[in-house]
Amino acid sequence: MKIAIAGSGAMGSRFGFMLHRAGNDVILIDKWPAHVEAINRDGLKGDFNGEDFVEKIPASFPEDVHEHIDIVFLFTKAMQLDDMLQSIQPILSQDTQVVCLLNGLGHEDTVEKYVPKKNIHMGNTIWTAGLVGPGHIHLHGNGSVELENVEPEGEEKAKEICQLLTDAGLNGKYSDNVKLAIYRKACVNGTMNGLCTMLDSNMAQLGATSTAREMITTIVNEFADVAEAEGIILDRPEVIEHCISCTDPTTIGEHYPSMHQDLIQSNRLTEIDYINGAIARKAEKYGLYTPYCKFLTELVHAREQVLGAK
Ligand SMILES: NC(=O)C1=CN([C@@H]2O[C@H](COP(=O)(O)OP(=O)(O)OC[C@H]3O[C@@H](n4cnc5c(N)ncnc54)[C@H](OP(=O)(O)O)[C@@H]3O)[C@@H](O)[C@H]2O)C=CC1
Ligand SMILES: CC(C)(CO)C(=O)C(=O)O
Repeated sequence: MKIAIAGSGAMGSRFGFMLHRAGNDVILIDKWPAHVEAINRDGLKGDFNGEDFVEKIPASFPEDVHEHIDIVFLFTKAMQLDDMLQSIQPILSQDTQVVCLLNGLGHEDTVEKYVPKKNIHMGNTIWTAGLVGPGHIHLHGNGSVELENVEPEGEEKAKEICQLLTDAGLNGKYSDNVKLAIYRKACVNGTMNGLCTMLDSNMAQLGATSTAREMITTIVNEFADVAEAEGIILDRPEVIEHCISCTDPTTIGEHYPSMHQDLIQSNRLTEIDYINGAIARKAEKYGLYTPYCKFLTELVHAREQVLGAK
């Protein structure tokens, strides 16, 4: 079985590394020349829960892949997804299974433009990863993946993919309500990512502020209002506590969310339009009021401009 990771930054490299280490035939696809060249020259380097590793995995630009691919894991940033899907069109055959685990909302619509619905699996993950430099990643902590087929006929394949992930130590879990799971994870990103980026803090530092609970509660309620307009009912108190639990310094509180890594640490544009921005846009459509999400989106964009992010 041939597995491709389309978008092999921090998370794509984590998945590629763990799947390859478990004995799978994996190729890392990316458009960043220095990264692809470093991986092919020196191997994918990193530290995995404190232990250094070098994994010899092939890396390639999308246009240089010509093999038949059985499963593609999409791991671009949200704003790169459409472009990556266009670039990998030649390697998507009638039976290539495509798994989308990006943070944020609305990616199904993008994937459906390029992949038959029967081959699409949507999900999310609480694994984390950091990119230290070209060909070099930092992997710490534990996580899992939840996913579900978009069409009923994809269920068997979705379960096979979960098993593949579990066999590689990535803890794949089949979900029978992935839309709810995606919204629940979007609440974590909608609270942690934008707020930590604006505060220049990690999640534990955010959690230690006197206004954290109120801000998190208001944002989760805005997400839940929009989800409800789409027929998805979030258990609001449970989701609020779940978001607050991310700030625990004894678990993942020391993590700087990927949006902080992008803007503050790497001066790159953020995924805010696919998280709080998506909620603000949907709210307008449904006649709802989501001022915290709208304001946070505007603030993050303003910060991108002040910093001249690219
Ligand atoms: N990092 C994390 O801990 C987590 C991330 N996620 C989600 O996973 C998805 C992927 O995120 P993540 O792996 O963090 O993204 P990264 O920023 O590490 O990588 C995404 C892409 O960005 C480009 N890129 C990154 N750094 C550079 C650079 N210095 N120079 C040039 N190009 C660069 C590459 O794309 P290109 O081919 O265009 O060059 C790369 O494939 C996102 O939706 C994210 O929200 C979810 C959970 C946790
Ligand atoms: C780890 C977590 C949940 C923090 O918000 C994340 O998804 C990210 O860093 O983007």
